[in-house]
Amino acid sequence: MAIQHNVGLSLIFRLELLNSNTTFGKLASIIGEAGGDIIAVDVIRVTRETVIRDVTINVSNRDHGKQIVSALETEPGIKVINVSDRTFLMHLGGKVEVTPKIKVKNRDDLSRVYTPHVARVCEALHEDPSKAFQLTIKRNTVAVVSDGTAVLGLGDIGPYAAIPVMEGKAMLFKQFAGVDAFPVCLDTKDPDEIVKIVKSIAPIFGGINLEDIASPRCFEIEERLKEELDIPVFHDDQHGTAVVLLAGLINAAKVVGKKLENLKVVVVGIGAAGVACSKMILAAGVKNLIGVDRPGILNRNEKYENEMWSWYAAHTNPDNITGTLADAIRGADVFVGLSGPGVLTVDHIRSMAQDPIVFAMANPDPEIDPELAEPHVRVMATGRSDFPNQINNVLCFPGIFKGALQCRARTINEEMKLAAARAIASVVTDEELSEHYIIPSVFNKRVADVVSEAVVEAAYHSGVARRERWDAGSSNIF
Ligand SMILES: NC(=O)C1=CN([C@@H]2O[C@H](COP(=O)(O)OP(=O)(O)OC[C@H]3O[C@@H](n4cnc5c(N)ncnc54)[C@H](O)[C@@H]3O)[C@@H](O)[C@H]2O)C=CC1
Ligand SMILES: CC(=O)C(=O)O
Ligand SMILES: [Mg+2]
Repeated sequence: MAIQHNVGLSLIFRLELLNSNTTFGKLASIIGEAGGDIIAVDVIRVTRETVIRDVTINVSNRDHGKQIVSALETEPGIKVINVSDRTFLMHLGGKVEVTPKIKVKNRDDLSRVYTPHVARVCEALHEDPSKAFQLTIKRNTVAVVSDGTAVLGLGDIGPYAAIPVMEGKAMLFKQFAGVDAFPVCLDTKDPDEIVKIVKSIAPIFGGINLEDIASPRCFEIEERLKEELDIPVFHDDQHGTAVVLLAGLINAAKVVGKKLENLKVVVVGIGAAGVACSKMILAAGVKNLIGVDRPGILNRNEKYENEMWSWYAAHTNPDNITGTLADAIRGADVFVGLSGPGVLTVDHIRSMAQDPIVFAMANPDPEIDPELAEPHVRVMATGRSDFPNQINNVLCFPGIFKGALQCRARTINEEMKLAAARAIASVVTDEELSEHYIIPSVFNKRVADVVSEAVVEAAYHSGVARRERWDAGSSNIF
């Protein structure tokens, strides 16, 4: 299996070049000799003496970028004005904005969208708050709520550092499913306070997507909010990840010709994502599931402070084995990583059963470098966009919320999650299915639609949809 991935960084070097000293050929050869790969050149300003160019160069990492700056600065006719990072440029001023749906063209429009006529709509909502689903953005808006305590695999980096990820999620909600989403990063880690704040802002939202909140607090926060709110509350790192993982597992098992109930699965990282993925794996029929975290294999001989680990040990590990990952993974069919980089080695993979399936899903760096793992595995997947088989919750959260909002579901239940997983798996047809293609691309436009349709059906079937099927969504004022 050939894995290709993008080079590390794409930097834009703004250079002032003295016409008398420096030709473009000379510039290109300095960059080439320093190992840089020029991918674009723009002319910014030309005078008789100088030309200012933006040269976009792929480099392997920041140090490599600095080496190129040094190489350029040793040349008398070249001045490095500035170096910018294309990724940072995409974040300048944030990535989302609020756009009105109606243009206010005259005083008549103004009097209707705002005062005085808006008052009648306010009164209608005062009389019947459930009309917020018809007459406000509640109908199609989700809050992406984080306290910044488990941002990707970067850990507790705080609410400001969480903003770029939450803005990214908001963008993806809109682009893939037409759902409006707003990032809400909270400057508190106190579960009571988080529950209180989310409850207080809930009137404006049709759903709450909890994101990157560390375990085990995330379990309590989600449970309490689910109980106390009548809109879907969905911890994406738990359930979005679990839905997509199950879709990938269904298809990977088909590729290797094994049945789910016969698989031995090892999950490393029994945190938010690991627990939910494990529950989904059990619900799908897997019997031999073993969890590993920092203390080693979770087993019934130990007492854990983390209550979830005690629950986990009681419901998995049928032979109650103990030890390390090396002990757990011997003879395993599937490795699922939701922990951090460097956890899995080639020796571990070599000890797995025939046709190993490795889902190294930690972000941004997987549990093993896929290029190292590749010669030893049958099916390899990561959470990243720059490798094949991307198992990432972005395949789930836009479509599952689109469906839940459409039928005005009061919750997102197990039936809806299983329907979403099967829908994602079904996008890859039997003819298309292969080691390199177990999961549809996040850019496959069908995914959000098939997921939302399956979710709507499951919501009606399980009795949590509140919108009558015949309700076209218009507003009856009498
Ligand atoms: N591909 C995807 O769609 C998703 C990937 N993830 C990734 O999964 C990882 C975990 O995320 P969360 O569950 O939200 O975090 P979390 O903080 O709730 O859980 C992480 C767990 O991994 C354990 N862990 C970390 N390093 C370990 C090691 N070396 N050995 C054994 N256990 C270790 C921790 O003790 C903790 O229990 C992150 O890297 C995150 O980016 C999370 C959600 C979705
Ligand atoms: C993808 C995602 O939600 C995470 O890595 O946390
Ligand atoms: Mg996340």
